[in-house]
Amino acid sequence: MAPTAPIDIAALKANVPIVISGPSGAGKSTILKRLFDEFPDKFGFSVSHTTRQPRAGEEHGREYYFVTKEDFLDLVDKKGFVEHAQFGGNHYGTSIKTVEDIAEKGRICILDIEMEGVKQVANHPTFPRPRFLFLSPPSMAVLEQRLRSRATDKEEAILKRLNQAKVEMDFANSGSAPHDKIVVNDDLDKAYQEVREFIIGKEGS
Ligand SMILES: Nc1ncnc2c1ncn2[C@@H]1O[C@H](COP(=O)(O)OP(=O)(O)OP(=O)(O)O)[C@@H](O)[C@H]1O
Repeated sequence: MAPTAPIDIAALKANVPIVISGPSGAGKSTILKRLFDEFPDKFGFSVSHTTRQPRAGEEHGREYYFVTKEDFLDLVDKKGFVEHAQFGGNHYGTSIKTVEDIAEKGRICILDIEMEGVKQVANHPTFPRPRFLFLSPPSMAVLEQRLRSRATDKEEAILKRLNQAKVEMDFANSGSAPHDKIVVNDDLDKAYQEVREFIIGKEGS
């Protein structure tokens, strides 16, 4: 059994990370971009590890840490991930170290992760509990409309995202989800203010 990596609990308690989740198209990237633009020095976005090959223009340590399957599984063995999963034959995960490094710099780490990852973080045996925020679309109909007008996906991908959205929404409303706050992204300015207040309090306003 590989030794477990130590965790800097003090840093993670001084700067409690934020886990943001919500269906694809709920507006997470839009709201986070605004937040990072408004507070350029306050946050850090956790860079994930992956075993997939880098695409053109992607940089190690920027989009992802590109690692071998062997190194990835070694880190799994050392309990070095807050959450990890396999999609389309590749492994993806958020390492404890990336989250910790951000907290040690005095910044709040933001983790944008999907439902299964949220469950893993919430049930992690050693990682201190972060704060959980769920961003919800006003309705499935509005979500569908936004995914369509974003025009980044083919029909099949949109239908897949909508099916998964239903699962995520059911989980968020089930009572067994760890979310500390649910923000409904109807009016963008209003949703942004709610997210901002959840994350940094009333400071700066
Ligand atoms: N309140 C809003 N009103 C209208 N349109 C919105 C609102 N919030 C976001 N949008 C639009 O909805 C689309 C989806 O938003 P965005 O890409 O931020 O979602 P996401 O949750 O980050 O999705 P993914 O998980 O797929 O990255 C975008 O085209 C965005 O401009």
